Amino acid sequence: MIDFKALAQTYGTPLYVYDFDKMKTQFESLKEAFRGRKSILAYAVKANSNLSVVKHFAQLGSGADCVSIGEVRRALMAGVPKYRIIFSGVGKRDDEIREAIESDILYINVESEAELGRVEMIARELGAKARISIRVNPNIDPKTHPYISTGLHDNKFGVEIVAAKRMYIQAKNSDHLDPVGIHFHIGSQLTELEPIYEAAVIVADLLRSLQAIDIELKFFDIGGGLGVRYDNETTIEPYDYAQAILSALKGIDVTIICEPGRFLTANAGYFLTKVLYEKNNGAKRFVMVDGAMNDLIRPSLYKAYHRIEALDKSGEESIADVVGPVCESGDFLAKNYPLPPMEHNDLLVIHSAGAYGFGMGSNYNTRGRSAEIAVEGANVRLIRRRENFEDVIALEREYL
Ligand SMILES: Cc1ncc(COP(=O)(O)O)c(C=O)c1O
Ligand SMILES: N[C@@H](CCCC[NH3+])C(=O)O
Repeated sequence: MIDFKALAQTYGTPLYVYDFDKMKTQFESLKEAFRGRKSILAYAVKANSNLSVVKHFAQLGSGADCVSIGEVRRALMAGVPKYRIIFSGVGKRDDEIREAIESDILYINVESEAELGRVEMIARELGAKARISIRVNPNIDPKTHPYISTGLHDNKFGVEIVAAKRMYIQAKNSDHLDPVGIHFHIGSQLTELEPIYEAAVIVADLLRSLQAIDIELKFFDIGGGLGVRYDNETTIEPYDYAQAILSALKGIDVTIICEPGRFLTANAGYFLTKVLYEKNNGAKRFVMVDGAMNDLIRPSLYKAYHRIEALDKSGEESIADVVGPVCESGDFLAKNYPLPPMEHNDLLVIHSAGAYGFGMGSNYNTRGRSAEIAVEGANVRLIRRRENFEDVIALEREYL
């Protein structure tokens, strides 16, 4: 049990707390599901990119799925071996492509025909042969929030099957491209297996048709997306997930790459915030807290639900909006949430905040970002100190 009260006292609030043991359990449960098959789990760094978190997964044998050269650098710094690093992302700059090729990572995941052309040109300039995979958009509805759907033709990600095939042929015939993988990722917070299976079947069929023209790929990259329980969602069991992929891949010998983000970190993270005041305008009860949308934007952006625990509080519950100090009506951590009467300095624990929490934070309203803490067994470590005013303005130049 994590002593949230003691952590809040020692490190102040708002505060992110990560349970490293829980992250490990999640990692191992997914690894176990693919046991006996050649596979790489490549942690999706964007979910929680703190160097200590990435290092924790690296030490468990994880690779890294990165979507900027900054994330590639983070992964390398955290000790992820270069041969387990993948660089995806729908719009890569030339300098990012160049650095990725020079860093000799596992492969660049190409997301358009135009981008394939840039990768080839830059590899030629470098006198290199760039390892690539192609992100296929299978046009499958992942049945998740529209902002985090990525596998429909309405979404900007990947290329359609016909284009992908053309691109593989171009790559195969190039002296500067080495096609080694195929990739799909249809969305995040997936709670139904069927769309993943359907996408895997489509992409596996493409793989077979490539084999038929002598294009042999080593890696079948199934992206991330496994959903977690924020409230009472049904979730996909790792074993069923692995079996679905394996059945789509029947008869094909490839290394499976999986890029989980949320599954590994969401429920291992907590956001601690203190009550500032209560306010009731007759029509509505508001609980004002010191954490805000600049710390945790998911409720504002997706109307996402996060369970809230009022620590050591009892008394009759009534409905309240939990709101932050930011000057936006959209600044809330919860709407119409049942809470007991709250007083100044009472502590709220916002659950499931370990993925897309701190990383989506900002300095809006000149608010320094929270500190981050890692808990591992009895060991507690500060893994990012709280930002102060000087940090927030550090890069600005004086206006003369
Ligand atoms: C290519 C790719 N891989 C992996 C992920 C990780 O997703 P999730 O956190 O849902 O597992 C994402 C984000 O959706 C992604 O775009
Ligand atoms: N930021 C989203 C997930 C995005 C996944 C990345 N493609 C969330 O908080 O749920």
